[in-house]
Amino acid sequence: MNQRLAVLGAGNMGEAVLAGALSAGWAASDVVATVRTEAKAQHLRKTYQVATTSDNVAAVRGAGLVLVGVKPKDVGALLDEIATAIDPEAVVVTVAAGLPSSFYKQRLPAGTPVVRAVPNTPAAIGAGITAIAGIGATEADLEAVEHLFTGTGAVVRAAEKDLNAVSAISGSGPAYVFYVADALAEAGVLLGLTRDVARRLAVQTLLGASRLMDESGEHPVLLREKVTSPGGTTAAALRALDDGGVRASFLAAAAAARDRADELGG
Ligand SMILES: NC(=O)C1=CN([C@@H]2O[C@H](COP(=O)(O)OP(=O)(O)OC[C@H]3O[C@@H](n4cnc5c(N)ncnc54)[C@H](OP(=O)(O)O)[C@@H]3O)[C@@H](O)[C@H]2O)C=CC1
Ligand SMILES: O=C(O)[C@@H]1CCC=N1
Repeated sequence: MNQRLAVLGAGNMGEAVLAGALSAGWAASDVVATVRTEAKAQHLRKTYQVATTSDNVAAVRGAGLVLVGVKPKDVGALLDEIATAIDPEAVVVTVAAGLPSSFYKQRLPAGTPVVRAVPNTPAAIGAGITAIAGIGATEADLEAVEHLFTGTGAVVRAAEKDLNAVSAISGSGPAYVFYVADALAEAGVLLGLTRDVARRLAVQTLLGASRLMDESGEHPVLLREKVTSPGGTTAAALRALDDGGVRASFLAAAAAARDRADELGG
Protein backbone atom coordinates (compact mmCIF):
# COMPACT_ATOMS: atom_id res chain seq x y z
CA MET A 1 0.00 0.00 0.00
CA ASN A 2 1.35 3.47 -0.78
CA GLN A 3 1.71 5.99 2.04
CA ARG A 4 -0.43 8.73 0.57
CA LEU A 5 -3.20 9.59 3.02
CA ALA A 6 -6.43 11.39 2.13
CA VAL A 7 -8.45 12.66 5.11
CA LEU A 8 -11.96 13.34 3.82
CA GLY A 9 -13.66 15.63 6.36
CA ALA A 10 -10.88 16.92 8.61
CA GLY A 11 -13.11 18.12 11.46
CA ASN A 12 -12.60 17.35 15.16
CA MET A 13 -11.77 13.71 14.60
CA GLY A 14 -10.27 13.87 11.11
CA GLU A 15 -7.89 16.63 12.22
CA ALA A 16 -6.84 14.59 15.27
CA VAL A 17 -6.07 11.57 13.05
CA LEU A 18 -4.21 13.81 10.61
CA ALA A 19 -2.10 15.28 13.44
CA GLY A 20 -1.49 11.76 14.79
CA ALA A 21 -0.38 10.55 11.36
CA LEU A 22 2.19 13.32 11.15
CA SER A 23 3.54 12.44 14.60
CA ALA A 24 3.57 8.74 13.60
CA GLY A 25 5.95 9.64 10.76
CA TRP A 26 3.78 10.53 7.76
CA ALA A 27 5.34 13.27 5.63
CA ALA A 28 3.08 16.33 5.34
CA SER A 29 3.63 16.16 1.57
CA ASP A 30 1.93 12.72 1.58
CA VAL A 31 -1.25 14.00 3.25
CA VAL A 32 -4.22 15.77 1.73
CA ALA A 33 -7.24 16.91 3.74
CA THR A 34 -10.68 17.91 2.56
CA VAL A 35 -13.12 20.25 4.28
CA ARG A 36 -15.93 22.45 3.04
CA THR A 37 -15.00 25.80 4.50
CA GLU A 38 -11.97 27.86 3.48
CA ALA A 39 -11.34 29.02 7.07
CA LYS A 40 -10.89 25.42 8.22
CA ALA A 41 -8.72 24.63 5.16
CA GLN A 42 -6.50 27.61 5.95
CA HIS A 43 -6.14 26.43 9.55
CA LEU A 44 -5.05 22.96 8.37
CA ARG A 45 -2.52 24.32 5.87
CA LYS A 46 -1.04 26.73 8.40
CA THR A 47 -0.88 24.26 11.31
CA TYR A 48 0.23 21.09 9.49
CA GLN A 49 1.57 22.25 6.11
CA VAL A 50 -0.65 19.65 4.38
CA ALA A 51 -2.47 20.15 1.09
CA THR A 52 -6.19 20.92 1.32
CA THR A 53 -9.05 20.89 -1.13
CA SER A 54 -12.83 20.70 -1.12
CA ASP A 55 -12.61 18.19 -3.99
CA ASN A 56 -12.88 14.68 -2.50
CA VAL A 57 -12.43 13.02 -5.91
CA ALA A 58 -9.09 14.78 -6.48
CA ALA A 59 -8.02 13.96 -2.92
CA VAL A 60 -8.51 10.18 -3.23
CA ARG A 61 -6.62 9.86 -6.55
CA GLY A 62 -3.39 8.01 -5.77
CA ALA A 63 -4.11 7.71 -2.04
CA GLY A 64 -3.31 4.33 -0.42
CA LEU A 65 -5.27 5.19 2.73
CA VAL A 66 -8.56 7.05 2.59
CA LEU A 67 -9.95 8.22 5.93
CA VAL A 68 -13.68 8.97 6.03
CA GLY A 69 -14.11 11.65 8.73
CA VAL A 70 -17.51 13.17 7.92
CA LYS A 71 -20.70 12.80 9.98
CA PRO A 72 -22.63 9.55 9.49
CA LYS A 73 -25.42 11.37 7.56
CA ASP A 74 -22.85 12.61 5.01
CA VAL A 75 -21.01 9.31 4.44
CA GLY A 76 -23.34 7.88 1.74
CA ALA A 77 -23.02 10.93 -0.54
CA LEU A 78 -19.25 11.02 0.02
CA LEU A 79 -18.82 7.35 -0.93
CA ASP A 80 -20.96 7.80 -4.05
CA GLU A 81 -18.75 10.76 -4.98
CA ILE A 82 -15.40 8.92 -4.62
CA ALA A 83 -16.37 5.37 -5.67
CA THR A 84 -15.14 5.62 -9.25
CA ALA A 85 -11.98 7.59 -8.44
CA ILE A 86 -10.64 5.50 -5.60
CA ASP A 87 -7.40 3.59 -6.17
CA PRO A 88 -8.09 -0.18 -6.55
CA GLU A 89 -5.40 -0.86 -3.90
CA ALA A 90 -6.69 1.73 -1.42
CA VAL A 91 -7.83 0.88 2.10
CA VAL A 92 -10.84 2.87 3.31
CA VAL A 93 -10.75 3.72 7.03
CA THR A 94 -13.87 5.18 8.55
CA VAL A 95 -14.54 6.76 11.94
CA ALA A 96 -18.27 7.31 11.34
CA ALA A 97 -20.31 6.05 14.27
CA GLY A 98 -22.73 3.21 13.72
CA LEU A 99 -22.53 2.63 9.96
CA PRO A 100 -21.79 -1.06 9.33
CA SER A 101 -19.19 -2.29 6.84
CA SER A 102 -22.02 -3.46 4.54
CA PHE A 103 -22.94 0.22 4.03
CA TYR A 104 -19.46 0.84 2.58
CA LYS A 105 -19.29 -2.42 0.63
CA GLN A 106 -22.53 -1.53 -1.18
CA ARG A 107 -21.09 1.78 -2.37
CA LEU A 108 -17.39 1.07 -3.01
CA PRO A 109 -15.80 -1.05 -5.77
CA ALA A 110 -15.92 -4.78 -5.01
CA GLY A 111 -13.00 -5.94 -2.91
CA THR A 112 -12.16 -2.53 -1.37
CA PRO A 113 -10.86 -3.27 2.14
CA VAL A 114 -12.75 -1.33 4.82
CA VAL A 115 -11.48 -0.73 8.34
CA ARG A 116 -13.90 0.74 10.86
CA ALA A 117 -12.25 2.70 13.66
CA VAL A 118 -13.73 4.07 16.87
CA PRO A 119 -11.41 6.78 18.21
CA ASN A 120 -12.08 9.38 20.91
CA THR A 121 -11.29 13.09 21.25
CA PRO A 122 -8.22 12.75 23.54
CA ALA A 123 -6.66 11.59 20.25
CA ALA A 124 -6.07 15.32 19.68
CA ILE A 125 -3.34 15.24 22.37
CA GLY A 126 -2.07 11.72 21.64
CA ALA A 127 -3.98 10.31 24.64
CA GLY A 128 -6.84 8.62 22.81
CA ILE A 129 -7.83 5.01 22.45
CA THR A 130 -9.03 3.62 19.13
CA ALA A 131 -10.61 0.25 18.43
CA ILE A 132 -10.32 -1.03 14.87
CA ALA A 133 -12.09 -3.81 12.98
CA GLY A 134 -11.15 -4.81 9.44
CA ILE A 135 -13.62 -6.17 6.92
CA GLY A 136 -12.01 -7.71 3.86
CA ALA A 137 -8.71 -6.23 5.07
CA THR A 138 -5.43 -8.12 5.19
CA GLU A 139 -3.17 -8.27 8.23
CA ALA A 140 -0.87 -5.80 6.43
CA ASP A 141 -3.82 -3.41 5.92
CA LEU A 142 -4.71 -3.63 9.63
CA GLU A 143 -1.10 -3.00 10.64
CA ALA A 144 -1.00 0.08 8.40
CA VAL A 145 -4.19 1.39 10.03
CA GLU A 146 -2.82 0.62 13.50
CA HIS A 147 0.26 2.62 12.56
CA LEU A 148 -1.96 5.48 11.38
CA PHE A 149 -3.65 5.68 14.80
CA THR A 150 -0.55 5.14 17.00
CA GLY A 151 0.13 8.89 16.91
CA THR A 152 -3.29 9.44 18.52
CA GLY A 153 -2.76 7.05 21.46
CA ALA A 154 -3.49 3.39 22.15
CA VAL A 155 -4.98 1.08 19.50
CA VAL A 156 -6.90 -2.14 20.14
CA ARG A 157 -8.54 -4.59 17.78
CA ALA A 158 -12.20 -5.54 18.13
CA ALA A 159 -14.86 -7.52 16.32
CA GLU A 160 -17.13 -5.35 14.17
CA LYS A 161 -20.18 -6.54 16.14
CA ASP A 162 -18.71 -4.93 19.29
CA LEU A 163 -17.87 -1.51 17.82
CA ASN A 164 -21.12 0.18 18.88
CA ALA A 165 -20.49 -0.97 22.46
CA VAL A 166 -16.92 0.36 22.19
CA SER A 167 -18.31 3.66 20.92
CA ALA A 168 -20.66 3.83 23.94
CA ILE A 169 -17.76 3.40 26.38
CA SER A 170 -14.62 5.03 24.95
CA GLY A 171 -16.00 6.92 21.92
CA SER A 172 -18.55 8.88 23.97
CA GLY A 173 -16.64 8.34 27.24
CA PRO A 174 -14.79 11.68 27.27
CA ALA A 175 -18.21 13.42 27.34
CA TYR A 176 -19.15 11.49 30.50
CA VAL A 177 -15.87 12.56 32.14
CA PHE A 178 -16.41 16.23 31.18
CA TYR A 179 -19.95 15.93 32.55
CA VAL A 180 -18.56 14.66 35.87
CA ALA A 181 -15.92 17.43 35.90
CA ASP A 182 -18.60 20.08 35.36
CA ALA A 183 -20.90 18.57 38.02
CA LEU A 184 -18.07 18.32 40.55
CA ALA A 185 -17.00 21.91 39.92
CA GLU A 186 -20.60 23.15 40.32
CA ALA A 187 -20.85 21.16 43.55
CA GLY A 188 -17.82 23.12 44.79
CA VAL A 189 -19.55 26.38 43.85
CA LEU A 190 -22.62 25.23 45.79
CA LEU A 191 -20.36 24.73 48.82
CA GLY A 192 -19.06 28.30 48.49
CA LEU A 193 -15.79 27.83 46.55
CA THR A 194 -14.97 30.26 43.75
CA ARG A 195 -15.65 28.94 40.24
CA ASP A 196 -11.96 29.08 39.37
CA VAL A 197 -10.83 27.13 42.43
CA ALA A 198 -13.70 24.62 42.10
CA ARG A 199 -12.85 23.95 38.47
CA ARG A 200 -9.14 23.49 39.19
CA LEU A 201 -9.91 21.11 42.05
CA ALA A 202 -12.28 19.07 39.86
CA VAL A 203 -9.99 18.88 36.80
CA GLN A 204 -6.81 18.07 38.73
CA THR A 205 -8.67 15.44 40.80
CA LEU A 206 -9.87 13.67 37.64
CA LEU A 207 -6.39 13.88 36.14
CA GLY A 208 -4.66 12.62 39.29
CA ALA A 209 -7.16 9.81 39.85
CA SER A 210 -6.83 8.72 36.18
CA ARG A 211 -3.05 8.68 36.40
CA LEU A 212 -3.19 6.76 39.67
CA MET A 213 -5.43 4.10 38.08
CA ASP A 214 -3.09 3.86 35.12
CA GLU A 215 0.26 3.96 36.91
CA SER A 216 -0.66 1.77 39.92
CA GLY A 217 -2.44 -0.79 37.75
CA GLU A 218 -4.79 -1.35 40.71
CA HIS A 219 -8.46 -2.11 40.17
CA PRO A 220 -10.68 0.99 40.53
CA VAL A 221 -12.61 -0.74 43.33
CA LEU A 222 -9.45 -1.11 45.46
CA LEU A 223 -8.47 2.49 44.82
CA ARG A 224 -11.96 3.63 45.84
CA GLU A 225 -11.68 1.63 49.07
CA LYS A 226 -8.40 3.40 49.89
CA VAL A 227 -10.18 6.76 49.78
CA THR A 228 -13.15 5.57 51.80
CA SER A 229 -12.50 5.56 55.57
CA PRO A 230 -14.99 3.52 57.63
CA GLY A 231 -17.65 5.86 58.95
CA GLY A 232 -15.96 8.76 57.13
CA THR A 233 -16.86 11.51 54.70
CA THR A 234 -16.36 9.64 51.42
CA ALA A 235 -18.67 6.81 52.50
CA ALA A 236 -21.36 9.43 53.14
CA ALA A 237 -20.80 10.90 49.67
CA LEU A 238 -20.85 7.51 47.93
CA ARG A 239 -24.13 6.62 49.64
CA ALA A 240 -25.63 9.82 48.20
CA LEU A 241 -24.38 8.82 44.72
CA ASP A 242 -25.92 5.36 45.11
CA ASP A 243 -29.18 6.89 46.41
CA GLY A 244 -29.18 9.10 43.29
CA GLY A 245 -28.85 6.07 41.04
CA VAL A 246 -25.59 7.27 39.48
CA ARG A 247 -24.19 3.79 38.79
CA ALA A 248 -27.50 2.72 37.22
CA SER A 249 -27.46 5.92 35.17
CA PHE A 250 -24.05 5.03 33.72
CA LEU A 251 -25.38 1.61 32.71
CA ALA A 252 -28.43 3.25 31.09
CA ALA A 253 -26.27 5.91 29.39
CA ALA A 254 -23.96 3.34 27.80
CA ALA A 255 -26.93 1.28 26.59
CA ALA A 256 -28.55 4.44 25.15
CA ALA A 257 -25.35 5.34 23.27
CA ARG A 258 -25.00 1.80 21.91
CA ASP A 259 -28.68 1.76 20.84
CA ARG A 260 -28.31 5.14 19.10
CA ALA A 261 -25.25 3.85 17.20
CA ASP A 262 -27.34 0.82 16.14
CA GLU A 263 -30.05 3.22 14.90
CA LEU A 264 -27.52 5.33 12.95
CA GLY A 265 -26.45 2.12 11.22
CA GLY A 266 -30.04 1.63 10.06
N1 LIG B 1 -16.28 13.62 17.95
C1 LIG B 1 -16.10 12.44 18.51
O1 LIG B 1 -15.88 12.30 19.74
C2 LIG B 1 -16.14 11.19 17.67
C3 LIG B 1 -16.61 11.24 16.37
N2 LIG B 1 -16.66 10.11 15.64
C4 LIG B 1 -17.14 10.18 14.27
O2 LIG B 1 -16.30 11.09 13.58
C5 LIG B 1 -17.02 11.69 12.51
C6 LIG B 1 -16.79 13.17 12.49
O3 LIG B 1 -17.20 13.73 13.72
P1 LIG B 1 -16.59 15.13 14.16
O4 LIG B 1 -15.15 15.18 13.80
O5 LIG B 1 -17.00 15.31 15.56
O6 LIG B 1 -17.42 16.10 13.19
P2 LIG B 1 -16.99 17.50 12.57
O7 LIG B 1 -18.25 18.18 12.15
O8 LIG B 1 -16.05 18.23 13.47
O9 LIG B 1 -16.16 17.09 11.27
C7 LIG B 1 -16.72 16.78 10.04
C8 LIG B 1 -15.89 17.50 8.99
O10 LIG B 1 -16.32 17.05 7.73
C9 LIG B 1 -16.26 18.14 6.83
N3 LIG B 1 -17.17 17.79 5.76
C10 LIG B 1 -18.51 17.60 5.79
N4 LIG B 1 -18.98 17.23 4.59
C11 LIG B 1 -17.90 17.16 3.78
C12 LIG B 1 -17.71 16.82 2.43
N5 LIG B 1 -18.74 16.46 1.66
N6 LIG B 1 -16.46 16.86 1.92
C13 LIG B 1 -15.41 17.19 2.68
N7 LIG B 1 -15.52 17.53 3.98
C14 LIG B 1 -16.74 17.52 4.51
C15 LIG B 1 -16.64 19.34 7.62
O11 LIG B 1 -16.04 20.45 6.99
P3 LIG B 1 -16.26 21.98 7.46
O12 LIG B 1 -15.60 22.09 8.81
O13 LIG B 1 -15.52 22.78 6.46
O14 LIG B 1 -17.76 22.16 7.48
C16 LIG B 1 -16.02 19.02 8.98
O15 LIG B 1 -14.74 19.60 9.09
C17 LIG B 1 -18.48 11.31 12.70
O16 LIG B 1 -18.83 10.36 11.72
C18 LIG B 1 -18.55 10.73 14.10
O17 LIG B 1 -19.49 9.69 14.17
C19 LIG B 1 -16.20 8.91 16.12
C20 LIG B 1 -15.72 8.81 17.39
C21 LIG B 1 -15.67 9.94 18.29
O1 LIG C 1 -21.68 11.46 19.51
C1 LIG C 1 -21.34 10.85 18.49
O2 LIG C 1 -22.19 10.44 17.68
C2 LIG C 1 -19.88 10.56 18.22
C3 LIG C 1 -19.59 9.09 18.18
C4 LIG C 1 -18.83 8.80 19.44
C5 LIG C 1 -18.53 10.11 20.00
N1 LIG C 1 -19.08 11.06 19.30
